[in-house]
Amino acid sequence: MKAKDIMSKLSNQEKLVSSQTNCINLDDDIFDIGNRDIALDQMIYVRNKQGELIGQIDGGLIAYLHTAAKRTLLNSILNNIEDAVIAIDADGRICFVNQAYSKILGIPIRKIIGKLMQAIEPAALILEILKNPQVTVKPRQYIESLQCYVSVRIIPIYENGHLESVVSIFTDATEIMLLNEEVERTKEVVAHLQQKADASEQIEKLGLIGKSPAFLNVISQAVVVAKTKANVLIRGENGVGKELIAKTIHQSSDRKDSQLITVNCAAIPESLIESELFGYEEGSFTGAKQGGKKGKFELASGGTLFLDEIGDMPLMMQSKLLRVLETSEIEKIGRQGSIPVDTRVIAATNQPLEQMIAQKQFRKDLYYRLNTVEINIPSLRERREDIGLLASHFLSIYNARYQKTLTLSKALMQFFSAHDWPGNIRELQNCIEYGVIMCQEGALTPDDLPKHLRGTVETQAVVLETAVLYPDDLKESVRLFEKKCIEKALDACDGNKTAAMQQLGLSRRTFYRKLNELAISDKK
Ligand SMILES: Nc1ncnc2c1ncn2[C@@H]1O[C@H](COP(=O)(O)OP(=O)(O)OP(=O)(O)O)[C@@H](O)[C@H]1O
Repeated sequence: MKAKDIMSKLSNQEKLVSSQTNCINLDDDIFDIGNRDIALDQMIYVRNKQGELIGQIDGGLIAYLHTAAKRTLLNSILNNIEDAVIAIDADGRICFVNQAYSKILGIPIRKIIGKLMQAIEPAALILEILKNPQVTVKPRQYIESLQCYVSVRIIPIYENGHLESVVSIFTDATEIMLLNEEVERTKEVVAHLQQKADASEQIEKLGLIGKSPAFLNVISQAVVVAKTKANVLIRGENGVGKELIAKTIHQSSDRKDSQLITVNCAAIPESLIESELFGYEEGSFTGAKQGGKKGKFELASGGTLFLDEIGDMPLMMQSKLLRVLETSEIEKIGRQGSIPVDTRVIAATNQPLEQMIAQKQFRKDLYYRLNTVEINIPSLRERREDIGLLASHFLSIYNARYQKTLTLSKALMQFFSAHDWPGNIRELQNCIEYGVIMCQEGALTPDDLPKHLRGTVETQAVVLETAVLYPDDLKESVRLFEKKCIEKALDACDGNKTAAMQQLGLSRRTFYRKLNELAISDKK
């Protein structure tokens, strides 16, 4: 397009004053430049006689003119766009709003103009930009007075180097926000389903038994943490399945094709634990193997090292372990310099580490290093729903091993449901193996259980019996129950009081006081 054509669109009062190389001075030589081609990307700055910028034109004939003559045009443009526009002056007073803004707010423009923004929306972002002027774009902003989410663009406007006003342009983002929220919710559902699917896959793959929410929650945690590099501390009573959960984490991680190495910290003598974990070089001490030895950390590099019974790790080794966790390097005995390792550490314990820290038996810094994520496995008492499933699972394993076709009697299942299981799943497993070995055919009953458990079968029966005798008198039920327990212990120990008090776990003083209070006759 020719410059003159562009200029013919401008009003006569508007002068073009050349102040930059690509600017045109209308006064100077309109004919000379009139036939000049203006490239599409060429910008012409329009200035008035005082040299103030009054607009700009590009080769595509888009004119932004800020003169009084164009103000009406600008107003009508701004009032016909869907976006809400508001401008405040340097004091925060609203000096312009368009129709869209007034429509959203439900207040006529004349009632908004002149009001202080501080009074309408004290937390408005536009006020912050007034204090700290910079072009700001926020795709998601909640506007209290408009009660909607908007995507907002705020522009500070300067005149002669002074901040004159701040303009804010909002686009309603409520719909986008709702859509985003929906997408987020869907993502969460998908992640949850994926987690459940991963958990079920691992349950099946590793032959894990359990359907209780508490157990499924543990598996989900294991599957989630497996995808990260975090160190994990598994806690739970003896025999709850800590090692099995460590296996689950390893198997669900991208390290599954490398080794999972288990070290039982309680089983290694203190003098050997360093060489076990870090290895040694040939000839580093008397008795050292030819060619040296790789430590468990090195062997598990790329894979996972499971440190079971971490509470039993000697203090001196705890600081060495901490260093390895911090630097990912090991120092082999008898070797100069360290070796980098990429070993994920999972630790487990049934000990009260917090108490051990207070007693200076366990290092606090190591504790924090190890339990980036902590997984607590509930005891079998806390997930009784799983007892039946586990019992049937172990029965089929031992039936197959000992070539039997035994079943579980109702009486045995009743006992299992009421038993406390201090040894948890391992105790249940041993109990079923013992029963399968002892029972020849038919159904396993409480009589097929190991002797120490048969005692508790009787105790359970006594509890039931006394509760039936004195259903409304707890004190009397407890008295009678204590009496029966002591008499049974005396019977079992042929009247030997020392043996009976030991079996009951009572001190001599308490034992004799109880004999007296409960009027237990001294048969021997
Ligand atoms: N959910 C389960 N399904 C099937 N078997 C299980 C389950 N949990 C544990 N077991 C079995 O119970 C026994 C004890 O489990 P595990 O050795 O993992 O427990 P632990 O907590 O590490 O024991 P400890 O405290 O003695 O180190 C193992 O034989 C294991 O296979």
